[in-house]
Amino acid sequence: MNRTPANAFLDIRSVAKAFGGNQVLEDVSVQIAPGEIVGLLGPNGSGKSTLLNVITGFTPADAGSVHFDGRRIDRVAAHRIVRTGMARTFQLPSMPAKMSVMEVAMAAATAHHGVFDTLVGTARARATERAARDKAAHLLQELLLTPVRDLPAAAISGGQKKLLGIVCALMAEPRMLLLDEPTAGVHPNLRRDIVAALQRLNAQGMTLVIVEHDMHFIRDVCTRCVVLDRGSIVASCRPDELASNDRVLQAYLGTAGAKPLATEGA
Ligand SMILES: Nc1ncnc2c1ncn2[C@@H]1O[C@H](COP(=O)(O)OP(=O)(O)OP(=O)(O)O)[C@@H](O)[C@H]1O
Repeated sequence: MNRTPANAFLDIRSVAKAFGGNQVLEDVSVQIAPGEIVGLLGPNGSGKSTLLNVITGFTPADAGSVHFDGRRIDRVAAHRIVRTGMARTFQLPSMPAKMSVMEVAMAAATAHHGVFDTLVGTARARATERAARDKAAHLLQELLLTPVRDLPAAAISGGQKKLLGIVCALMAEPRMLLLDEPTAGVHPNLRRDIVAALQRLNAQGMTLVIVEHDMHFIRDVCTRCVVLDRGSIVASCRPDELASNDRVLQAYLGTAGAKPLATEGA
């Protein structure tokens, strides 16, 4: 069954993208309502990260449009899109070698003072820095990174880097957060913490779009799933409807009704 919300917060209309002769996205339309947690699924190479890149301004679409909170954003630069209230994380976050976890989080703050304030060390500069430090400390605590806050960011574990990526995205105080494989390669204990953190954020009103392969995670977290196959949307349904959706089975297994999808990611 296809489910499309009437009140779109994020509205992706007929987006297409090719790299050379490789048509990676074709006529992709997705609407996401405020407060949803949407899982973006699909086999490897089906175009999920490319769609995330198009939405967040990192990759220009060849055709179609993207609207966020009533405003067209597909021609807006990535750093400006963040200011409209949308932030993202990356599949493989890379961290600067010489900055601590705390410094990386603080550097992601979007409120900055001018060069004069910085050079002279004005009260305004000090207040902005204090606010960024307080916000970073709070988010590091929420995402369980307080014990490593003074370590070099490049030295923390892969799972902790994913959490730090979420902290950095949250420093911009987004209303919508897009996450690219937040639990890939993450230990099950940490995975539980990520699930809890995302559910807390959603309870506070944040809309989430999550690219993920782990079906347990999808079932635990998502309110709806959108499935891509070879660059086209083939399903929009609840997580518990995935296993009986022929288009989804076809996408993952190459054949309908062969094997329950519930075994994916087990
Ligand atoms: N910058 C690029 N230049 C050329 N081809 C690209 C580029 N980015 C992505 N592609 C191609 O687009 C296709 C879709 O890639 P994409 O990363 O969007 O898939 P995905 O669904 O996120 O895959 P995965 O689950 O493996 O991460 C792949 O064939 C990939 O090689």
